[in-house]
Amino acid sequence: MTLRIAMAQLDMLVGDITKNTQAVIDAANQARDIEQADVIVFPELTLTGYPPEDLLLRPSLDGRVESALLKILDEVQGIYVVVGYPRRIDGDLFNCTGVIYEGTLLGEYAKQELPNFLVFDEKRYFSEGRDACIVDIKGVKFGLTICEDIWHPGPIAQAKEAGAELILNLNASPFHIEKMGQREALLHQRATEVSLPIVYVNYMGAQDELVYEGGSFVVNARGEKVSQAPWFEAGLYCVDVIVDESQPNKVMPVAGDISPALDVEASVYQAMVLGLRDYINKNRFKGIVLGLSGGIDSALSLAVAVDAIGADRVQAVMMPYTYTSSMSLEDAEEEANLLGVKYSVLPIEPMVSAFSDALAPEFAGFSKDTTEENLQARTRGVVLMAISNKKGLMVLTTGNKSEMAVGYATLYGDMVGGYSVLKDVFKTLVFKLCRYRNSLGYVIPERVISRPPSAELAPDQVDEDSLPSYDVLDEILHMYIEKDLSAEAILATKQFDRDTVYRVLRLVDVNEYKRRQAPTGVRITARGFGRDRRYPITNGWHIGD
Ligand SMILES: Nc1ncnc2c1ncn2[C@@H]1O[C@H](COP(=O)(O)OP(=O)(O)OC[C@H]2O[C@@H]([n+]3cccc(C(=O)O)c3)[C@H](O)[C@@H]2O)[C@@H](O)[C@H]1O
Ligand SMILES: Nc1ncnc2c1ncn2[C@@H]1O[C@H](COP(=O)(O)OP(=O)(O)OP(=O)(O)O)[C@@H](O)[C@H]1O
Ligand SMILES: NC(=O)CC[C@H](N)C(=O)O
Repeated sequence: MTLRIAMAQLDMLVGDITKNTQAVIDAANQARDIEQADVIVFPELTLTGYPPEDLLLRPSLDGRVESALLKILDEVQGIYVVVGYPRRIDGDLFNCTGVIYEGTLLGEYAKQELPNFLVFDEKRYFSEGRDACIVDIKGVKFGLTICEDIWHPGPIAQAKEAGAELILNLNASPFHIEKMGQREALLHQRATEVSLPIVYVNYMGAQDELVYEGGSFVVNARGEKVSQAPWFEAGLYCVDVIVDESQPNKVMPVAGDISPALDVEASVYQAMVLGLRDYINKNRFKGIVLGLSGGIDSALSLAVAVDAIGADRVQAVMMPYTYTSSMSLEDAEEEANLLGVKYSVLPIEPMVSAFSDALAPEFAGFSKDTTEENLQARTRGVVLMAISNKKGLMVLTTGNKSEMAVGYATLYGDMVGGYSVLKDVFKTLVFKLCRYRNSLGYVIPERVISRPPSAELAPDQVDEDSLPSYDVLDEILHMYIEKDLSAEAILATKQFDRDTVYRVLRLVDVNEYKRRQAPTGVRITARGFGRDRRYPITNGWHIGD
């Protein structure tokens, strides 16, 4: 006998239980009628989307979920539906998955391993389940697990003990660099521990800072990957399993298509595009406006914006001032032309002069400093926010992770905006991503990539006048922020200049207040500047420890 399992690698809108429920019903009907599937498996917390955060605390949650489940029980026939939802049992809320067939809830499992690290906060909401749940589907014993469960040996061993012959794992597993390989190694290990095949179903879509890249996959009882759904593409992807009592492994998944792994640049670029597209569309913005300086960050941000929502929904604004070079003006115009976006030039000189004149009495006796530089950045921020308000376009913030780490950005200036695609991307990776994007089609002028970055806030300024070279800076930042090394541990890794290391770490520490006010943006590492990293702003910790 053969059983066909449809992996519903879909997107759900967090909080829209009505729409998500309809999506479950439609996908189940499609899987039954078009794919001839026997079973359809959805990602974790299908009905609420993931993470629902404090929506889980709303008093109306329980009623909404009950109605949604009743609707699925009522309206889907002829296919086993494995769906995720939050459910309150005896006063406690659980992260559940249930198997529904012909109007009956055949079994329900509550997640046992609740992630409470990095971006995850599940212990704030859920109680831990304790028991395995095995459901018989056409003579095969399916064991249910949910996402983090599979990262630990316990739940799957318990399912095996309870008689499972195949494991279904429902996931909301967000992207970060190297995650694709980690999941594969993990499933290899888990499957071989219990000698059972595992069907791993993930979301495809983005939710605020999180991006789910799909790549749902199946491993056999030896832990070998036998099929893998595409990355960054939603859809129903089927796997057949042969059920043969005479074989040592009764349930054997049949080999299918395996989507090739993506390299770092390709996966990060696609994550940025998906993160931005879903943020703009799910929040119903008409489009995007951004300040185009002729520099590399805004050039890459523009390319991502166009790839995300199309050139006709993107406006670029060049706002030259005295220090803006003609090269920057030429490059910005060329970028806009290459990508086919609406391009405006709005000189800020008259606005900055008006501010300076008005402030002159207040500033009498003071010498020039960063105040004047910040005034330029803030004027540009005012202009962009005015265009945003008038036209319903969201301002795309362009600062990268290296700058956000050391506070190299102006509050209410170039930090304005609603969303950022670079906030978790170090500057050294920005260069590589530009080259990657140009390999798909030339959109970023070569000179923008090869010339030294400059904020152009003062005459002949280049970033590396005030910061160490980006190669050095990013290495130190990676070790401090992403690997949690102390200053002395960083100095022990190689020959860094001691003062530079201490200066960089100090800048990171004292600029927490800026990051706390920064817009959200795509997370591409396991330690982004969003929910991954929660440092107190006011603190007396010793720098660099
Ligand atoms: N702990 C704290 N909690 C809350 N607020 C705090 C604070 N400490 C300072 N502040 C406030 O923040 C202000 C200082 O921040 P802010 O006004 O932003 O200014 P600030 O950090 O002094 O200057 C901006 C820096 O970013 C560089 N920049 C600007 C623009 C673009 C680029 C680029 O290349 O991309 C680089 C620029 O060269 C300069 O070094 C203080 O005047 C104070 O009002
Ligand atoms: N002349 C300008 N016209 C339009 N926007 C500008 C201009 N200068 C700066 N900006 C905006 O402010 C952001 C910060 O720019 P800045 O040049 O200070 O730093 P950067 O980190 O080198 O960024 P970029 O590489 O994009 O220039 C830019 O990405 C851009 O969005
Ligand atoms: N939703 C979850 O349980 C996710 C946790 C898991 N470690 C992952 O990132 O894949």
